[in-house]
Amino acid sequence: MSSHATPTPTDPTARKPLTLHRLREMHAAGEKIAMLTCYDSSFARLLDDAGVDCLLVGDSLGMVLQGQSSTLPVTLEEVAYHTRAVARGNRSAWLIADLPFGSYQESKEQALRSSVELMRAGAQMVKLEGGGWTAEAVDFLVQRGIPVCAHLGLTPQSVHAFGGYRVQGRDESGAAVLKRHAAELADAGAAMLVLELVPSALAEEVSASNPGLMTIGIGAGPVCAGQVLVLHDMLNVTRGKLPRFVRNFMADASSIDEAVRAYVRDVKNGRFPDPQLHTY
Ligand SMILES: Nc1nc(=O)c2c([nH]1)NC[C@@H]1CN(c3ccc(C(=O)N[C@@H](CCC(=O)O)C(=O)O)cc3)CN21
Ligand SMILES: CC(C)C(=O)C(=O)O
Ligand SMILES: [Mg+2]
Repeated sequence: MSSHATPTPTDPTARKPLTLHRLREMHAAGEKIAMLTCYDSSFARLLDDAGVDCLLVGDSLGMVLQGQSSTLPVTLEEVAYHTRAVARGNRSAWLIADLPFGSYQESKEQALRSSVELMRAGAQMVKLEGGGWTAEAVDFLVQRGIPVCAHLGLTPQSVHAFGGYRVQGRDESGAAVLKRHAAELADAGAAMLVLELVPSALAEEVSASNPGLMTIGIGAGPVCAGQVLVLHDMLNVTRGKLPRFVRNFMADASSIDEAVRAYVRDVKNGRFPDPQLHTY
């Protein structure tokens, strides 16, 4: 090739990098947010090209990549390592990283130190699990310029306290507590909230009561601002029994790319999740 080759023209169809501002505009306009977990550079590029809005470097990597039986053994260094890899492959998706077990529970200062590691690795937002007790750390991070995603319902880092991966907020008092926690986290400045394994009606109520908070459901019904699944689950890579809220998008696809595009399409047009199949 000549040394005077014209520079590659910028692809006019290429997506502009998503920002928190843009995600809020999408949410305000009623466009659903499609999120998937992602742990490496190759999948980051594939998911980004397929139109996935948000990539989550989840601590589920302990289970799907490392073969652990819970997310508890995952370290901050491990999440940072995978975040660096995903950041290199990603061009335009919004990049979120999980604060793993033990990296934020001690104090708001510890939460900041751990978040700084993940932001340095390329995250644009950090996610932490838990109710009202996390509001202080959420406020501390948000004040310091770190966007935060909260996570309520089944919070897997508390699996031993819950006694299993069970639906949360089924009874009236549990639902009331979850609603209060969501309001406290919204008030502390959380921009997003993952709702995991909660009854659809409860997720719908939380979404309606906190219009500024982007609720992302996983086993929480269709009436959320967006949806998330573990990548290996929706690609039918995970062995063993899957939670009911998972759809195998490879079943009707002839490639991984096609399966991911079908996921984005079905989240956007409201066909996933199906209230008959994937909800509680
Ligand atoms: N691969 C993978 N996918 C996930 O979605 C996931 C992880 N790992 N690791 C962390 C947590 C654990 N999760 C789980 C695990 C099991 C169920 C499960 O078996 N749920 C039952 C219903 C339980 C009930 O009715 O109370 C189900 O059939 O969905 C749900 C979520 C979700 N997260
Ligand atoms: C499933 C999502 C919400 C998560 O926290 C993870 O993958 O770790
Ligand atoms: Mg997680």
